[in-house]
Amino acid sequence: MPTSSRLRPYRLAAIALSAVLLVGVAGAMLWSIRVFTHSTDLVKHSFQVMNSTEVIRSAIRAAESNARGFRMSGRPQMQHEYESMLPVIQLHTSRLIALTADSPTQHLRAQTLQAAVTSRLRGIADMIEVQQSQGTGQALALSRTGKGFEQMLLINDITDSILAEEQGLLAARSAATTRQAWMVVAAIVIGIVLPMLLLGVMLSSLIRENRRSRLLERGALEAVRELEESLVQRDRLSEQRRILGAYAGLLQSCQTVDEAMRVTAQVVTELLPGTGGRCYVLRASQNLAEAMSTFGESPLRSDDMLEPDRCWALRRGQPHHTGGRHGQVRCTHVHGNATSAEGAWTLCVPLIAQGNSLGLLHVSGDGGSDGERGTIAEAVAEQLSLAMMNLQLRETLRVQSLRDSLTGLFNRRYLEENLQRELLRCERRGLPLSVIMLDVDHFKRFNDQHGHVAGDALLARVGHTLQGLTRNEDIACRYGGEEFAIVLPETTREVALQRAEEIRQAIASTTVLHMRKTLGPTTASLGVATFPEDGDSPVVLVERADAALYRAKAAGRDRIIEASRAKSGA
Ligand SMILES: Nc1nc2c(ncn2[C@@H]2O[C@H](COP(=O)(O)OP(=O)(O)OP(=O)(O)O)[C@@H](O)[C@H]2O)c(=O)[nH]1
Repeated sequence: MPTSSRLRPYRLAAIALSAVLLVGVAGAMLWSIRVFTHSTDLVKHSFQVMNSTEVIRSAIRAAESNARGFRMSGRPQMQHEYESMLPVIQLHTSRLIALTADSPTQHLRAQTLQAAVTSRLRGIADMIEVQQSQGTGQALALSRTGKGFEQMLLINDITDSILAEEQGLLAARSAATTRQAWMVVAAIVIGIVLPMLLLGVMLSSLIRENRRSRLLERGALEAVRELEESLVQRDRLSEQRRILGAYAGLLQSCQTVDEAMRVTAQVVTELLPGTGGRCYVLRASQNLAEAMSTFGESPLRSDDMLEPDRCWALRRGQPHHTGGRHGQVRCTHVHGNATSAEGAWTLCVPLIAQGNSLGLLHVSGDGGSDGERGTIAEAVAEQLSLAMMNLQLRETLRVQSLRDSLTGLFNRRYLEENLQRELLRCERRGLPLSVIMLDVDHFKRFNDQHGHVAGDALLARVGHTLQGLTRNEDIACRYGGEEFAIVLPETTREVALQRAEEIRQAIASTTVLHMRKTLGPTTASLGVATFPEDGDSPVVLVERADAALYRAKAAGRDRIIEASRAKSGA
């Protein structure tokens, strides 16, 4: 517990004690003033007593001396001076009696002195009267009696006694006054220093407490600010969780990867405002990733198509972050001019589910990147990967339900569903698409000669051949009976004709081992139609290719006819 807190209970007592001491000091000072005033009065009183005594003694001596001078010289001046002493003696004798009223001893001495002085003055007056009436000789005789001398000795003794007594009193009073003065000084010093010390301790305690209060206040403000920040962060996190939850729900309802990508673009824009990027899907061949959706705005741009080798995230199978503390080793599919790229950050998160690379989420933006964005992007990528995996599994199941069990190729329903999608995709990108229709020649005769089972084996062999000669992105299907169709996205007429020729030649050299007998080879006729020149809808393209196929049959079979002009492939 801090010292200031320990002192708090004693603070009131210290203030009360200080107040008492200060009151005491004030009282002591008043008392000392009174004491000094009283002492001064006493000292003054002693001096007045001593002064009056001295005056009486001097005046009586002067009166004596002048009277004697008058007796011897007869000079009126001396008589006059003698007479001038009389009122002085009278005045001071009366004053001395009054002054000594407080001291019986001195009072008695004063009265005795008054009597002696009066007696002496009467003697002097008698002598002057004799001088004036009977002459100097009689006056001299009167003075020679020695009575006057004795009276003067008595007066001297009395005045000495009075003076000695007063000096003793004065010394005692001075000593008492000095003692009292020291006591007052000590009381004042103690009375001032102690409250000052107490007040100093309290002041220091108050200063410490004030400082501690300020620290506590600052700490409280800091705690409030942190609380507010954590509340804002909590709100932001709960909002992000809400969006991610809603996103998961939306992904579950997505029908296609395309749709999932569009939903992802919207969600990332909401979760990571001020950023931009793209969602890529890796082709089944794993050799090319294609941007399926674009979101936000960014100073950087990522290519529409990219080989996995150009992205560190796809290469390493883990998120790749650039900018700030993450370094500046960017993937080569990311571009930006020198100014805009400066200070920008990028984040590539591979879309991986159950060990399979499915695509890529690329995000970039201006300024510093924080861990929160990375976490959000990775959470989105994780959900998207799972959704893509589910969609692809669903697609696989769907595709399997759309496979022809005899040949392993897609069935006609699958072709009808996917030709439309592929056609739209190529149309969107301004790319061509070709359709090849193929029919085994004289299959009825083959069936008749070798049996239906052998016919099945031949159809399975043709299916296998077609699977071997088509790409992953092509759609090879059994259109019906012994008729087949192959959709070649992003393929021109010329390339499609080359592929058709390869197929024709492969079938022409294909034999079937059945019942230990090698059957065949057989031949096939093919018709080729290409978007956009031969038509812009699935129905028209298939019809044109089919029409070309029948023209090939009519032209003698084992050949290829393109939709717009007749051409022998044999
Ligand atoms: N073994 C077998 N035969 C089938 C199957 N589906 C259809 N066929 C037969 O295929 C034959 C088709 O004969 P056509 O339509 O006359 O044609 P083609 O004999 O090949 O003559 P061209 O097409 O004019 O060269 C029919 O006999 C059908 O019974 C099948 O799944 N297995």
